[in-house]
Amino acid sequence: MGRVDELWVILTVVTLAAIAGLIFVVGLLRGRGGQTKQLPQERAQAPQAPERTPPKANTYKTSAKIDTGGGVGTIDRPSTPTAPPPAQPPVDESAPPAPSEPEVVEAPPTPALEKPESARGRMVRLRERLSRSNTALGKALLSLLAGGKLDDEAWEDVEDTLLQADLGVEATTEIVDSLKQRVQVAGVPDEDEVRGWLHEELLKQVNPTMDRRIAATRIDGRPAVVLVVGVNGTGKTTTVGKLARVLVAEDKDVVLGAADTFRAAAADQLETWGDRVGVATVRSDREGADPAAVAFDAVKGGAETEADVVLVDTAGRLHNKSNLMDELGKIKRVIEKQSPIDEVLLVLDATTGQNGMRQAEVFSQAVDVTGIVLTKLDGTAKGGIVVAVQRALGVPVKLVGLGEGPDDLAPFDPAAFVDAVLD
Ligand SMILES: Nc1nc2c(ncn2[C@@H]2O[C@H](COP(=O)(O)OP(=O)(O)OP(=O)(O)O)[C@@H](O)[C@H]2O)c(=O)[nH]1
Repeated sequence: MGRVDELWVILTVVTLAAIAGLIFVVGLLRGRGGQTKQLPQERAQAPQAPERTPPKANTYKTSAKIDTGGGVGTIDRPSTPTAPPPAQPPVDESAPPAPSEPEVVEAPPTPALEKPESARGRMVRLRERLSRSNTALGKALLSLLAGGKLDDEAWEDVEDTLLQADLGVEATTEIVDSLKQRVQVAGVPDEDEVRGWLHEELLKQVNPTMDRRIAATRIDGRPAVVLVVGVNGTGKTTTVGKLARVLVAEDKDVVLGAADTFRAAAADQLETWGDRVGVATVRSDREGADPAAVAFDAVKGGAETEADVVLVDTAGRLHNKSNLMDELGKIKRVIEKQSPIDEVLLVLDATTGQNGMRQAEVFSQAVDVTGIVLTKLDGTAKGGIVVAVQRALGVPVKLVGLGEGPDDLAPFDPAAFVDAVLD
């Protein structure tokens, strides 16, 4: 082989070696680059992080807490259902893959705002319940008086019947005396005549001339303030909730104050009543918080939101009379630093009879009661308590509870009440 041929062989070998080395290096680089960069086509085929299921529209109500500035209460305003949240941003592809089973958070179903029944005519609707428990009184009186033989014994029976229905001694004596006079003049009556007399006598005792309106409209550019008091278990919180519904049905703007801080559940209970009809509740989240401070904040919140009326629920679980006086006195004084109190409603359980009467007297010494709410009249034959308590306190029964349903609170109507007793 000549020198030129040898040179060609060497050049060919070197060229081939250089090409092989280049191919090796390119191969290495490509192998690593596949892990750091993706080509568009490769990215399109790569497994995607599962898209998060967008939460459903927030259709349940939330309670936005607005600090009323008073330091204790927050006003829990039920918000109207909010707009759906904005669309999710594009998935960040460099993010680590999401878990394969994305968590789907189900929003609770929307509790639509309820439309409470109008207060007008409620007593007529509920009359049957009153009749069911109280017609015994009417029937007994009718059979005694129209029985034909009105001797002393018969009159004693009339008296006992009235007393058993909790009318009280004074009212009973007045009714019996008046009936005796009528018999003297008209002779022994027939049943229709007796019914007419009894209607007149009972109505007179129930006193239809008393003003039974509830202060629930703005006065001098501020909300009316209603304080609700009574022993625990009488139905106070329930009554505040039901009353809120009565007022909402009358298109009133209502604010609730949960000043029953003794029992944490009482504030929750009240808030639930409010939420159902879109009414805000001022409350403290702390059990045992100062009830006067919560009441103050509720009235302040009502003024700031230009409400028509603020209903303040209080605790009734008090150990003794002076304790009661102190607590209610303080609530009253603290509220009055910013607004007069327009109404103090005393809630009494009609089934407790004389015990209820004693409670009424104690409460009326602590605060100026302006109206009585008699609850559970559906469960007692002692409807006469209406008469007894009005006489004892000199204030009218303004509302009656006739069941556990949300709209089973009715403005007290004397004529409908007497009708129900005698039917
Ligand atoms: N049958 C009947 N039950 C009623 C009536 N009003 C209230 N209740 C029931 O009485 C019970 C007590 O009611 P609450 O409102 O919790 O009583 P409260 O006075 O606020 O009691 P505390 O919060 O413990 O002070 C509940 O089961 C009510 O449903 C009524 O008019 N008729």
